[in-house]
Amino acid sequence: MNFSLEGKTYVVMGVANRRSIAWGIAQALHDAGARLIFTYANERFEKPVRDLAETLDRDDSLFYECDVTDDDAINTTFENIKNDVGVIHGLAHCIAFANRDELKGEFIDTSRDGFLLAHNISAFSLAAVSRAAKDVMTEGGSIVTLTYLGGERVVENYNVMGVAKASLDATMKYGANDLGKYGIRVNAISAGPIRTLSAKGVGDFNSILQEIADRAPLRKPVTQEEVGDVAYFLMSDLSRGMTGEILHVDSGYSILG
Ligand SMILES: CCCCCCc1ccc(Oc2ccc(Oc3cccc(O)n3)cc2)c(O)c1
Repeated sequence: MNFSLEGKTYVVMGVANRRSIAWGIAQALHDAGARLIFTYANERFEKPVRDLAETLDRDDSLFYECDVTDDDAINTTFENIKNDVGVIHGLAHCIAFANRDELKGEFIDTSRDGFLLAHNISAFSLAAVSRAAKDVMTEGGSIVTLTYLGGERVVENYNVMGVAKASLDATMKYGANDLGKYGIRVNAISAGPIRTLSAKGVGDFNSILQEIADRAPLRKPVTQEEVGDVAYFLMSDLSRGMTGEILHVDSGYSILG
């Protein structure tokens, strides 16, 4: 069995800059031979994404805007992708958002709007893009989303994003149940803390990095490349027997009490 991704096309949603986990995933899939399609939230992200893709050693990438809070935008994006490439073999969903002022202090102070916004972007969007992508994954495929330990148990300051990640995890599992009969697998990578643009929005990030260095079994934070390699595994036939799973790529931190 061949575990190369040559001749396969994957959508990567959520590259913001070179520190993005999504960029680590894109590089790993590219290095395995995949053709990449990048989507970005709005025109502010188009240039950074195109500039990053230009550093790859093949220039076969495609680019589409996609605001995941807009169902028409999602449908248009995936119709355009279907028209342009015909078939895709997987999708990396690396999208989340919550109001910065609700990622610190007490969770019970979360506003109704802030709660709904976090769930809209960080959880429902997986269901919405999976439904649209299904019609382009006519040869089966693999969907991977990014989650975090704070959705499984309380991590101080993670607050409403933790509740949204709990919803994302269940969304992944229910999606796995629906899509398995179409040959589409759905899994999540629970990544340890990495210093990304998004991480800047979470209160007291530095102390959790120190905690990882002190206590995680591997005594070091994970990197975008390490997450990218597991995404490659989940996109490849090596993981053909797995769906509905959460793989922790976190230096072992999640096994601690
Ligand atoms: C206290 C927990 C420390 C470890 C947090 C690890 C982590 C880092 C980044 C994560 O991704 C996001 C994505 C969006 C997000 O919302 C943001 C980010 C920046 C600005 C803003 O207004 N909202 C917060 C975290 C994430 O889900 C998890």
